[in-house]
Amino acid sequence: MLLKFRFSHFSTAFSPKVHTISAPVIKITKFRSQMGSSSYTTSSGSSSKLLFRQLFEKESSTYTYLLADASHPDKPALLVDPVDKTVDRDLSLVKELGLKLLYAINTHVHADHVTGTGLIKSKAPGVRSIISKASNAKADLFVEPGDKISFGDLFLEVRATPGHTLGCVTYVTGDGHNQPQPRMAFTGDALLIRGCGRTDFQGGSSEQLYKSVHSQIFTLPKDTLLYPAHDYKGFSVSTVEEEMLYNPRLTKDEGTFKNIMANLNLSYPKMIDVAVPANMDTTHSLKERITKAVLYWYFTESKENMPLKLLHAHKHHYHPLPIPTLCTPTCNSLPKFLTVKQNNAETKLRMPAVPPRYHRRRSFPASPATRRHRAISASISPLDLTEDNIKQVLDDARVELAQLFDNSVGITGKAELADLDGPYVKIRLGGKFWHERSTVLARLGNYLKQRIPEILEVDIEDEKQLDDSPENF
Ligand SMILES: N[C@@H](CCC(=O)N[C@@H](CSS)C(=O)NCC(=O)O)C(=O)O
Repeated sequence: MLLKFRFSHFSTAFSPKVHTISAPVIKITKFRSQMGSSSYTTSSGSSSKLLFRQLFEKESSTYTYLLADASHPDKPALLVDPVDKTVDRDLSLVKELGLKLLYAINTHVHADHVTGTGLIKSKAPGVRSIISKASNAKADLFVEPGDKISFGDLFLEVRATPGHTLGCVTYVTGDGHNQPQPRMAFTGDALLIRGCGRTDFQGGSSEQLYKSVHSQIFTLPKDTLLYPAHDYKGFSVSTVEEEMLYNPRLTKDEGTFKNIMANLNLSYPKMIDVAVPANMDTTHSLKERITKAVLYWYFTESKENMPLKLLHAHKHHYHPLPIPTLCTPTCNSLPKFLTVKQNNAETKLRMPAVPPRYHRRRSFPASPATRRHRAISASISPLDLTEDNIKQVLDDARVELAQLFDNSVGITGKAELADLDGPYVKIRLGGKFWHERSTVLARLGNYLKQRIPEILEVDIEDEKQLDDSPENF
C-alpha cells in the first residue's frame, strides 16, 4: 500500500504511528447548516499535515487516537475514545507535542471502560466533549450523520453506524485534496479487525450492524485505513479491502451473520454496571460526579437524596442491568472511601479531598429557617448544571430566601449569573441588601449547590462587589 505521508514508529508494544502530510490553517468557527446538522470547522489553507498517534489502554484493550493539524500555528488537536485511566498519559503527550486540544470525542457510550472525556475537561478546561445525538448521552457538542468536526484545515466526517449500540458513529477523515490519503476511519466498536462489536445490549441489533458496516464502511475507498476502538488479538490497523475479504463475520450473508452474533456467548464486560451510567455523561469525570453526589447528600442530610439516587438520574434509559449501588456512608464525617457494588463485587473508590470550608460549614448547627429551606429544596429534584438552570434557581431564591431580597423595605438587591466555568459559578451582586453581601453570597451559594449538586463552588465576580458601602447600592 502506498502512503502519501511519513510513518514513524515508537518502540511500544502497540506501535503508535505518525502520519504527516502538509498545510496551514487559520481560525475555528462553528456553524449550523441549513439542514439542521452542526459543523465545527475552520477556514481553509492550501495544504495540510496530519499528526497521528495510536494509543492503547491495556486493561480494556482500548485504542485512543490523537489527531492534529501539525501545519496550523496552534496545532489544533482532538482525541477519539480516550479512557479515564490513561488521561494523564494522553494529556502529557498533547503537551509534549505542543498541541492545542480542542475536542475529546466518543464513538459511542462504551460499556467496558469509563470514558476519559470528563476527566480531560476537568484537567484541560476549554476542551469540549463530543458524542452522537443518537447516543442520548450528555456532552458539550452533539454530532449527527454528515456533520464535520474540523481541527485546523483537517476534518472528520460523521457516519452513523448503529448496531453495537444505538448511537454508534464512525469518524472518517475528510475527502478532499488537502485531507489525508488514504482516508482513515475510526470505527469504534462497529467494526473490529477480523471481527465486530457485540450486539446483545445497549440497543444492539445484528441486523442494524450488518447494514451499517456494509453501507457506511465497506462503501469507503478500498484503501481506507480502519482503526477500531478495541483489539483483542494484537492487530492495530486494517483496510476496507482486507475486511471485505477476510472478516469472518461480515463477509457472510446477513442470515449467517445474525446467527453468528446470536451465538457469541461472550460474558458481560466486567465494568458494564459502572461504565454505562458513567459514560452517559461525557462532561464530568466519575470521581467528580460521585464527590458532588456525596456532598449533596451530606449537606441536605436527607435520606431521600443519597448519592445512589443521583447516579440513578443518569441511568441509560435502555440499559437493562442494575446500576451500581453505593454503600451509603453512615459516619458523621465525609467518608474517605466509597464502596461501589457491581455484580456482587465491591470496588473501593477513594474520595477526593474535600475543601476544608465544607467541613467548617457542617459544624455549625443549621437554623430552623435553614432546615425548613433544606427540606423544601430536598424535595425538589436536583437540576443539571446549565446556565438556564442557574438563572432559574437564582429567580427561585428571591422567593425561597425572601428575607435576603425583601423589597418591601426598599431593598433593591440583585443577584445575577456572571460566569460559569465547569463546576465553578460566579455571581454578580448589585443594589442594596438587607444582609451583609458576604452573607448573601454564602446563602445563595448554599442554595445553588443544593438545587444543582454538580456545582462545586460559588464565588463573587469581583471582590469589590462584597463591599457593603453605599457606593455599591
Ligand atoms: N472482556 C471484556 C469485554 C469484551 C467485549 O465484550 N468487548 C466488546 C467491545 S467492548 S463493550 C465486543 O463487542 N466484543 C466483540 C467480540 O467479538 O469480542 C471486558 O470484560 O471488559
